[in-house]
Amino acid sequence: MEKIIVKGGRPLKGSVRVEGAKNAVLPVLAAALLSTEGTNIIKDVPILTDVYTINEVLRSLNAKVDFDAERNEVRIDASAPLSSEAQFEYVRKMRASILVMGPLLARNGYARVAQPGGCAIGSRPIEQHLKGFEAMGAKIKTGNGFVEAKVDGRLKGARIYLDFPSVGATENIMSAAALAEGTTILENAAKEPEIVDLANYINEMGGRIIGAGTDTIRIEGVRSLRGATHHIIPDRIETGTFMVAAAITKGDVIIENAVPEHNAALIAKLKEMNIEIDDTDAGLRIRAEKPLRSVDIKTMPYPGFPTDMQSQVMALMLTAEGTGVLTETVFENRFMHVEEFRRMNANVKIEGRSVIMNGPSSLQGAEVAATDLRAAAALILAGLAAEGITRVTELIHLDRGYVDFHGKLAQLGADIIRVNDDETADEKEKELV
Ligand SMILES: CC(=O)N[C@H]1[C@@H](OP(=O)(O)OP(=O)(O)OC[C@H]2O[C@@H](n3ccc(=O)[nH]c3=O)[C@H](O)[C@@H]2O)O[C@H](CO)[C@@H](O)[C@@H]1O
Ligand SMILES: C=C(OP(=O)(O)O)C(=O)O
Repeated sequence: MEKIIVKGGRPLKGSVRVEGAKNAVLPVLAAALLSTEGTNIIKDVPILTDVYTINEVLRSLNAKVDFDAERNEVRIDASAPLSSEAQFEYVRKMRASILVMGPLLARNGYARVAQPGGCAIGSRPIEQHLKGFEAMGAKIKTGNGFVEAKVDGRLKGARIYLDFPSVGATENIMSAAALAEGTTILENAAKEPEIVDLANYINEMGGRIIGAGTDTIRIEGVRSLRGATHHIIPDRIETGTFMVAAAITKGDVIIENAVPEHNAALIAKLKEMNIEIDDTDAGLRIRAEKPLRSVDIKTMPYPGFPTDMQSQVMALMLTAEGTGVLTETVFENRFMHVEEFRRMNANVKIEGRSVIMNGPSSLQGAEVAATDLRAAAALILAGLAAEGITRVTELIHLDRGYVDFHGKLAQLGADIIRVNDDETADEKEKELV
């Protein structure tokens, strides 16, 4: 079985470079479907399984897609007529496949996408996406495991108020509205940096979007969009994960390519925990020399504390002095990793939507299984601080969102290997002991 084996106790030192953001590149690649002429050249693309999946979705819809992994570049020509159906095999693998719905509906007047189910972190419905399409004149039908949207002629600009600032709904509606007739005003929109990146890309294609990054986005529909060249923003969640890696090992790490403003909430909390963070010419420097103090954290939509950092920060809080409370408000069930932390001797209990930690726990190495993408990273981080050996399985989750995670940690001095069968695992593990 494939696993990452880590021996705790080494302070991380040195520099690490973060990749382009997974959560920016997926909506951008989906939005490439909006262009009816020319080639889109997307740069700084991370080599992740999710990127391969979205590329497969685009190909299945009849777009031409070339992924030059050496150059971190994807070229998409979506000028041929597109098909309108995204199959369950893709949506099941990756929920972000739903992001092709807005572009397909705007371009073809029809889209049929397999209904995304829930996942380990929550039920994840899409009624806010559909409400937006409906307001723009589409008729929605669900059945046989699919959701269909159909409009006679072009979508019409509308005023849409989201009940919750959903990231995916904001992206899907913004993409659809880019080709609608007239102006769309999207209120209570999500404000994440990835929304701004998508709006910038659509504008580079000839779109007219203003206000992305605020809670009101104004989209003036245009008749057509053409291929553009776009650079993906750095991954703020990968950045945050390495910040925690530095802190949990009492290390001294510089993160190159980080955008500190995108991580303001995390930086504020880590400073409260007694961690030193400096924005230097070489990158964001993280040092943890003093004992860590517990804090209380609540996840919120951006610019609040990101839910995608909740499990990694939980690993860190386990090593801090005192009582800390972590409250999850974005997803209703993003605590699957708590059971795995318990196997590592964590003193942690769940109360409703909060997790209470009395620290520091003396973490011990154990066999643990990743339950979702960020939980995978969090268990590896806990392993870096634990006494003895931790073995983390179910790496399929990790590979969705981190490029060479163990390799980058090893480069910073961690005692860590990745093995893919039990025989070599035993041999290689001896090197760590
Ligand atoms: C590919 C991608 O970018 N994924 C990110 C995106 O997911 P995603 O776009 O799925 O997240 P949303 O912001 O839409 O969802 C947040 C919450 O709203 C609920 N909701 C959402 C839409 C809807 O129509 N109805 C509804 O109830 C969801 O169930 C969830 O509880 O933002 C999340 C919140 O920052 C991140 O954790 C994910 O990493
Ligand atoms: C939850 C995440 O991704 P997705 O929305 O693709 O499941 C994530 O990136 O942490």
